[in-house]
Amino acid sequence: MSLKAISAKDAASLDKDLMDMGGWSLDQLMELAGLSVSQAVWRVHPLSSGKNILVVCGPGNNGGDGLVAARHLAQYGYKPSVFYPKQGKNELYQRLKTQLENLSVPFITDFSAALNSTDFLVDAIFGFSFGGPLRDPFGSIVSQIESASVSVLSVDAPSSWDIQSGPPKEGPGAKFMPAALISLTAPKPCVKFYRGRHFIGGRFLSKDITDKYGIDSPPYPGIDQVMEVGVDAEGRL
Ligand SMILES: NC(=O)C1=CN([C@@H]2O[C@H](COP(=O)(O)OP(=O)(O)OC[C@H]3O[C@@H](n4cnc5c(N)ncnc54)[C@H](O)[C@@H]3O)[C@@H](O)[C@H]2O)[C@@H](O)CC1
Ligand SMILES: [K+]
Repeated sequence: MSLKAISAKDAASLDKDLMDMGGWSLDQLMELAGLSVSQAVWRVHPLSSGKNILVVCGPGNNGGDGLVAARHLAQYGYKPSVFYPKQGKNELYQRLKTQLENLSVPFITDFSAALNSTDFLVDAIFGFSFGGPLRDPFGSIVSQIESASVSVLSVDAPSSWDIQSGPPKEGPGAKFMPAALISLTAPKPCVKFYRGRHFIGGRFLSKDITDKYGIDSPPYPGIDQVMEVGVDAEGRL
């Protein structure tokens, strides 16, 4: 089976359908998305590889996925910390933050120090609503991540990549190639530029949605919330 990529526009409209007609709440979608992110981390960077995980969260729902993933990682026995420079203001992000504070997950402020002392990094900065060029402070953050030696898993898209056309030609992100990527619900077009371990997550689709958007429900194994998939040059799985 080859799964086609879904455009940013369709990804946003799919989210809307899930919540408007599918009976889903954003909380539920974000919880399942974040859970799948945490399982992909477990696959790529098991506890034995080092407990310190730095989760870098952006201001939107991609960042929300990171907050959820950080909570599951703490429950698994990792030592996550969160860098959340532009904190989402709405009530959901506030509750996710409270849940992390109650698990004593630190919200760090010195990004460079954290970057140098972590064992692994989750890039939950931007997903399908990214539109370049990078506004402060994210240019410097992405530059530091792409030149750091630490292994990175990116959520939904490597942050700074254009969702359609992939990495920027120059500047922050031009050399960014995370070790792993998890696509939520379906790969985005930029996946054709991606080279690394690729996972699909977001095990909550129904036939009406997969038919409408021409995507297939990935054959997730057993009770797993993620599935590792290859991707060919056309971005087909
Ligand atoms: N597809 C799905 O079913 C689900 C998607 N979720 C996540 O939601 C993400 C999309 O969330 P959003 O639509 O909130 O968008 P993003 O989280 O991708 O980014 C939006 C935020 O980034 C800022 N931004 C955009 N371009 C920027 C630039 N060039 N410089 C600086 N800031 C910039 C925007 O102001 C906005 O605050 C997906 O990628 C995925 O990770 C999940 O939370 C829920 C389930
Ligand atoms: K990302």
